[in-house]
Amino acid sequence: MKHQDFDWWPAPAKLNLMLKIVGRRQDGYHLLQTVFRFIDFSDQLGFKLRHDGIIRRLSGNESIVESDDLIIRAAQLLQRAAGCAKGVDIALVKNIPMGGGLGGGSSDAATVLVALNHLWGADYPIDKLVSLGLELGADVPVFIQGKAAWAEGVGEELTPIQLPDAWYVVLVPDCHVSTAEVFRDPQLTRNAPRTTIRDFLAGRQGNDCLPVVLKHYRQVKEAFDWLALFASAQLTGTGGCVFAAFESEIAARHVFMQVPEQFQAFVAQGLDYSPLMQLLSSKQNIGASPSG
Ligand SMILES: C[C@@](CO)(OP(=O)(O)O)[C@H](O)COP(=O)(O)OP(=O)(O)OC[C@H]1O[C@@H](n2ccc(N)nc2=O)[C@H](O)[C@@H]1O
Ligand SMILES: Nc1ncnc2c1ncn2[C@@H]1O[C@H](COP(=O)(O)OP(=O)(O)O)[C@@H](O)[C@H]1O
Repeated sequence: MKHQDFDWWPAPAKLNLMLKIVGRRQDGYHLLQTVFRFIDFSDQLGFKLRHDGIIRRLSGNESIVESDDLIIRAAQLLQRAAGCAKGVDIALVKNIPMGGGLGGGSSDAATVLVALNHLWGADYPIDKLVSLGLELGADVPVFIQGKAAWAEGVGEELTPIQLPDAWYVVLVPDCHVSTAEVFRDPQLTRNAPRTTIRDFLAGRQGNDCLPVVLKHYRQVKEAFDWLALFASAQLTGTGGCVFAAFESEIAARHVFMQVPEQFQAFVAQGLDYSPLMQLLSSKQNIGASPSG
């Protein structure tokens, strides 16, 4: 497998800058109000087209059975929906920790849908890709839309939002938090009063999953308590990653340098526009130019 034989596309991580649980749907899914922001910390997916219709994962995610991998499921879904005769070999460089609330699986799935829509020439409009993506996970639509967003419903009602420049220190506790378990917990707040974008921008933030996650996951509590010594610490999604925002890279790195060895950590810049969409636009512009 040679790196240069593949067409490489990014799958960025996200942070939930706030998360409220404001109700429940008939099917048991929880209704949220949340803010999604991308960060410049990404998985990389390489695509090599096949003419025999076969879809294969060549590398990455060895802990997940290939047929369960959202990457494979996304490619199969698009192939079926679009009646595409082509196949693909997919290589994955996995950087985003799994089950950390950073949305890596959903982002990988979104990148597969967006990239193969382009490479297979299916040319579905974004709205059609978003509805396919929602079949794979509640977080997939925002990664397809590619814009930082205020989200409602289960995360599919998206309003683009502009956020102040920020750098984040993200701590990765050594545990895997199950989204399903957090949402099953009887002590979870399920009827928070609805809030507004304006309240969020005025500083009313927080995450309704935090008390449940801190109670059950000692490693998350330790990370949260450590980060809270330096800044306002927050949980992303259902965790377990915790983060804090800083106005400059220098300020973020100053805290990052002091992170105790027991935690993995990284520094990342907040992005309002996903690198996936930037790449797609540049490919579409090249395709459209007279010399391209
Ligand atoms: C809550 C968020 C915020 O970003 O958490 P993270 O997963 O990113 O931490 C996401 O929307 C999560 O989306 P996603 O990770 O796709 O969740 P899924 O796999 O679809 O859900 C796993 C299980 O959690 C429960 N679930 C999930 C989302 C939701 N809004 N209500 C729920 O009750 C359901 O029981 C579902 O079967
Ligand atoms: N390509 C993939 N990358 C990551 N996780 C995947 C993938 N395909 C399936 N999964 C499953 O999705 C679960 C959630 O993963 P992930 O999206 O990384 O976390 P979170 O939803 O907490 O942000 C994983 O525990 C894993 O079992």
